[in-house]
Amino acid sequence: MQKRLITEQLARRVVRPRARDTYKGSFGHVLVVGGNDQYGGAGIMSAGAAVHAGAGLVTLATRPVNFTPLHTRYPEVMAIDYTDHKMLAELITGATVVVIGPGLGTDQESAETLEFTLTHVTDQQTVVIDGSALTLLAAEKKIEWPASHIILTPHEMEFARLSKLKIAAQTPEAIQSYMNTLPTGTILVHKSARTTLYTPGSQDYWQNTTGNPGQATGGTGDTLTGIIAAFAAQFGWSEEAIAAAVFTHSAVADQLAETEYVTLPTMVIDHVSAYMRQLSRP
Ligand SMILES: NC(=O)C1=CN([C@@H]2O[C@H](COP(=O)(O)OP(=O)(O)OC[C@H]3O[C@@H](n4cnc5c(N)ncnc54)[C@H](OP(=O)(O)O)[C@@H]3O)[C@@H](O)[C@H]2O)[C@@H](O)CC1
Ligand SMILES: Nc1ncnc2c1ncn2[C@@H]1O[C@H](COP(=O)(O)OP(=O)(O)O)[C@@H](O)[C@H]1O
Ligand SMILES: [Mg+2]
Repeated sequence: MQKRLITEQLARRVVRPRARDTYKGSFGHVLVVGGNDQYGGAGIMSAGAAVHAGAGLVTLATRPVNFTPLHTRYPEVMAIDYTDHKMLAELITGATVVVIGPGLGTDQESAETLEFTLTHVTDQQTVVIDGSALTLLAAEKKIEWPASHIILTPHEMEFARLSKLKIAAQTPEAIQSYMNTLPTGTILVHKSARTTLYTPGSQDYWQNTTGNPGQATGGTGDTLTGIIAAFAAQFGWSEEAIAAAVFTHSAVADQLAETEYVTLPTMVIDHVSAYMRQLSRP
């Protein structure tokens, strides 16, 4: 396996200045499905990150208990109850990118929401599968993977559940062998202190060059899903766009780490737009 590095130069190729003749519809609609009664913050951070990273429209499908905190913190985000399947189906149809899993939980209602979402997405859409959705997919054999562009964002334990590879056995070669069993059109973001990206059939993998231990806080991965979704919604689904999102998420944290001991997910959300502006300058 050949290792390639995700650099600022790559991120600059993706994050270009916005064209003048545009409107919110030009930058995609991100739908985040997540945040149960216990993990509302995960859905809120994912949706908040998507807005701040430039998605034109963002909706959070969550439990109603999360509506008020969501709107207090991020009034730009629209909200629906994910148990309302008629509304959920409509929102999925209109979405450019669907994120499923941050804070979704693993009970019966979570599993039903996951199955409903995955059966309603089309092959034109991008689906980011994270957190509880990965844990459910690993456990419930009856849930089928959609024929969409898929981005998987497991941490090492979620990847272990999915691939049956123990954390110590997750070498680039072993991860690639597992990836070769998945459909083309899947990107794996294997999250760790040194996050790496894989695609089926590839001879090489990408390693991120940004990131610091100040990011070891609950919610950092939830925030990453929103940034990845916003990048896919604005810049299109490609390995380069997803790599740029991974780079940007941790580059913002690295800038914050110059003065902060912990780089909280909500701090990263607050600073991501300024960093993207920096990237887009000639
Ligand atoms: N504010 C909110 O609403 C938040 C909501 N959240 C939501 O919670 C849901 C559950 O997600 P989760 O990641 O917290 O739990 P789970 O899937 O059980 O994994 C943890 C287990 O894996 C192990 N482990 C080993 N290596 C690891 C690694 N590199 N990275 C991480 N873990 C590693 C670890 O080992 P240990 O720490 O015990 O040593 C432990 O045994 C999910 O939907 C998520 O979105 C969270 O984001 C937090 C903020
Ligand atoms: N020591 C570290 N150095 C760099 N990045 C880290 C470190 N620890 C965690 N991260 C990053 O934090 C995120 C953790 O993701 P995840 O465990 O899914 O968080 P959560 O589900 O709590 O939001 C990943 O993007 C990972 O790369
Ligand atoms: Mg996570």
